[in-house]
Amino acid sequence: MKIFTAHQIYEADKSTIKKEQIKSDELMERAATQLFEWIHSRLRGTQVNIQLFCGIGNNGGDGMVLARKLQEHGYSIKVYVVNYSDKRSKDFLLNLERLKENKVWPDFINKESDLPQISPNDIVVDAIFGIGLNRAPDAWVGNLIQHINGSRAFVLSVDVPSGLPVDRNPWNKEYVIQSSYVLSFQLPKLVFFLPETGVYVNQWEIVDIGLNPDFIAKTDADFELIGRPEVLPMYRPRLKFSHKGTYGHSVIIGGSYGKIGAVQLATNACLSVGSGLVTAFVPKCGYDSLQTAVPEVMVLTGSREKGISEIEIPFEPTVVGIGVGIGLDGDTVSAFGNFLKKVNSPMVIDADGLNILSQNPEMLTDVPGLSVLTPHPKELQRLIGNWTSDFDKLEKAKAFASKYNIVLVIKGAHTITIYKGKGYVNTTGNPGMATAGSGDVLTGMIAGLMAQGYPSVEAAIFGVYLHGLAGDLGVSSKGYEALKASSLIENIGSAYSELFRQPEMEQKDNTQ
Ligand SMILES: NC(=O)C1=CN([C@@H]2O[C@H](COP(=O)(O)OP(=O)(O)OC[C@H]3O[C@@H](n4cnc5c(N)ncnc54)[C@H](OP(=O)(O)O)[C@@H]3O)[C@@H](O)[C@H]2O)[C@@H](O)CC1
Ligand SMILES: Nc1ncnc2c1ncn2[C@@H]1O[C@H](COP(=O)(O)OP(=O)(O)O)[C@@H](O)[C@H]1O
Ligand SMILES: [K+]
Repeated sequence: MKIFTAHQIYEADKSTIKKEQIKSDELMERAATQLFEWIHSRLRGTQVNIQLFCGIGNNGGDGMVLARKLQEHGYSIKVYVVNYSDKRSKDFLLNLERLKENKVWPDFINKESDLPQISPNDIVVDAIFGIGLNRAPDAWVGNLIQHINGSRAFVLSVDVPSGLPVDRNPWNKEYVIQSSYVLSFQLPKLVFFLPETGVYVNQWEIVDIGLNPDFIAKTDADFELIGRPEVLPMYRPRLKFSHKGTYGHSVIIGGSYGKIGAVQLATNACLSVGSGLVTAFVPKCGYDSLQTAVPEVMVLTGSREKGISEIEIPFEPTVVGIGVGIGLDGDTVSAFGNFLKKVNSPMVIDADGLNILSQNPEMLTDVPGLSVLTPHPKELQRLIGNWTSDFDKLEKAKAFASKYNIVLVIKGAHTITIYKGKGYVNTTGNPGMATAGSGDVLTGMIAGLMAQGYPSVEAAIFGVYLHGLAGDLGVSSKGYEALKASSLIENIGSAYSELFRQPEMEQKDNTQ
């Protein structure tokens, strides 16, 4: 699903109004009716106090329409207009009048007003600011926002949490609604998925308001949200008359004394995702344990006992995964640099492989084109330098990936794969995966997919999705805390099956 900027959403809005020859208030009515139906289908008339806080723009206009519909269906409502500007939108004013015609008179909250009482049992509808926010809210509006956040009431935000701009970080982090649930119109917003701004959104859901599908289809987006519909077409079925050679020969290079497990996890994941053959290249100390732990994997060793000091692969691998557990010993760094000069296969580079590149940036030009680099945030910072915000980070990451013609997988709660100026935002995975070795598993999975012929960028997007899905399945039986990296590998098969499960059994859950 595409992720649009605020500007693109306004354009989609305009094109819909033009194409359908409707008035803007009809689109507002349609949008807010969807909000009402969402609430009504859950509350079914339950008498709970609903407090609606509405701004004076179109987000507030949505709130006005919603208030009218709730009142018409007998709900107990209290409506406030957060009167932060004299520049009220036309459709807000129209719907304020319609509400008054229904004999509902909102309270106007100004700078001088007392803050209203909100009980923890109330439902708050947050329609103060939408995507039109373009500066910090005034202090008194900020105080109201903090008051709502402190109320412990369930807060349902219309379109976006008020105070959260969609294309940048907030001006004031205290002046943002902490949403229990966001009903966002038509398309997801990038801020929901970034570490600094995603914290304001507990759960979110898209409300389809029928914006012009042709416009959405033909407009390029810088970011795309990756769910099952996006990954399914990437899947490459296995062929009846295939053999192990059809699915590539992966080589995983890494390990050092005390860190052979990383190679064990990566090779095992590589096999489990479907690589035809897998060879590990490790120091001698890794030989026995690897041969025992993963008998399907072939093992080559270097000349040293505890670390890698030269890399010789006596065949042309389909793909090379390098870096897990490899360490930063001087001889290892030289071996890594020399290997980069002679390797032709695309690579997956992780962990200390990335740290070697950060410390020796001249090596970056030797990284084969279309290789995949998989940094966690700290490794990314070493690679691209500091950033001032998540938005700045993404710009720098895009420039870095383009400069070296590589795929950059920025790992996190919502891993973002960067390639050719575009970002692909993953939706699977959970905090149970914040555990030692889960990145090693991902390295093996992406390598194993590339071995089978997935183009690098698809291997990264598909691999990240499948890895997260394996984590989600693992959590359902083990819980968050007990999930280990090896449990992810055990669930790769089920994750593949889950991809093809019938949609009617699907449970929509966007818990962050
Ligand atoms: N396109 C769609 O899909 C549909 C969208 N719809 C809805 O419209 C919403 C967007 O509405 P909107 O453009 O009127 O902006 P909104 O967020 O209500 O803000 C109002 C105005 O406040 C101002 N302002 C900004 N920051 C400020 C600040 N800190 N302190 C004080 N004032 C500030 C600024 O005006 P300015 O003062 O800059 O001229 C701004 O214009 C969208 O989120 C969705 O809910 C649906 O109805 C139908 C389909
Ligand atoms: N809170 C989280 N939610 C979803 N996925 C997570 C979370 N924390 C970590 N992960 C995933 O787990 C993996 C961790 O990788 P990494 O930090 O390299 O671990 P390690 O170095 O131990 O192998 C990444 O794929 C990341 O996206
Ligand atoms: K809002």
